[in-house]
Amino acid sequence: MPYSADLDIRVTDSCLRDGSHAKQHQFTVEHVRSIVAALDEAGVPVIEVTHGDGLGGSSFNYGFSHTPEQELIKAAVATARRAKIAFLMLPGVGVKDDIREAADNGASICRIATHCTEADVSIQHFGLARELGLETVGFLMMSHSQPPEVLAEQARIMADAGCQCVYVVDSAGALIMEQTSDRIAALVAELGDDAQVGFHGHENLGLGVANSILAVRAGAKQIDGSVRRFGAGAGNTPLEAFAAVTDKLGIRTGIDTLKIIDAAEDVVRPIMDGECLLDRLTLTMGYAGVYSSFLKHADRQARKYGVSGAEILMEAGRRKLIGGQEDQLIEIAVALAAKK
Ligand SMILES: C[C@H](O)CC(=O)C(=O)O
Ligand SMILES: [Mn+2]
Repeated sequence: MPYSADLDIRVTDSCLRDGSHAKQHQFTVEHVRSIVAALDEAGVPVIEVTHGDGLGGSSFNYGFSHTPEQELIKAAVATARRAKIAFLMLPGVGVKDDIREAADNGASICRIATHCTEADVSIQHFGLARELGLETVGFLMMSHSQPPEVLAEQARIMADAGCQCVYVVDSAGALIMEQTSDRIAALVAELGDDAQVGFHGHENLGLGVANSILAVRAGAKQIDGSVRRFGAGAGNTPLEAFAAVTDKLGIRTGIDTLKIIDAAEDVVRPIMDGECLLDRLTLTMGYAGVYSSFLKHADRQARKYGVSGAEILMEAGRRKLIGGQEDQLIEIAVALAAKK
């Protein structure tokens, strides 16, 4: 099992990867060292570190990193005493050599993300990761957009390729309660003992913690969160709140609730450019089912063309845009400006 037998679930903190979107990819080695040290001390078992859009994400399309992500991974590995360091990669944004380099730099968990109907593009990457002796996790992004049975079929493709835990990823923060547990239950039924099931939430409808608890009750064994919600859109499931709630419910995560509360306030908050807020734009993302990583891009185009960011996002939801289609936000903004 990829987690200790005396724990009920294994938690991964994503603030040094999903939070990269909110930080516009400006993490430094110092930021990584201080956050990893604090999370490690609080007992967080897995910490994910990468550009927000995964290995190779530093680019004109997604935004350039302040510090090369492989340097950040090295710093995280050197700092962590107990926690494992994970990285994310999206096939086509990163390539197999990026996985090899992250493994050489000491990361031990490889997370491969695809749109939730495109799992087949991950097959060779899971194969390579397993050959390299990495633990594997698969991300089915934008999982709100497909019914449970479709997600289960896609999860089967990942598991057969060597993925050890397939995540339902609520990229848009659009899943509501049973919509989460029904999806998790379908994957658990499909995968049985072949792979675990995980859940990655976003706060765009304010349901990160509730959805994560329902995911656990439906059989999820791995849950993502980010300290201080530091993530794309309105942020991720707040890890310190999740730790407090799981403590009270008797779900064992191994995280020290008071230490993670202190880490959120004293270490992570000062590194954030601002709080990840549930405001007009982020709530619109959850309501319209829009990829959380689009927030900064949509906001930038709204300001540039003098149009409403919320209208851009509503149209992005109507068009069912997925990650990689950031350029269409520009097209939408131009069209809205022309209408004015
Ligand atoms: C690349 C994305 O940011 C992955 C993710 O965290 C999500 O879809 O949510
Ligand atoms: Mn995310």
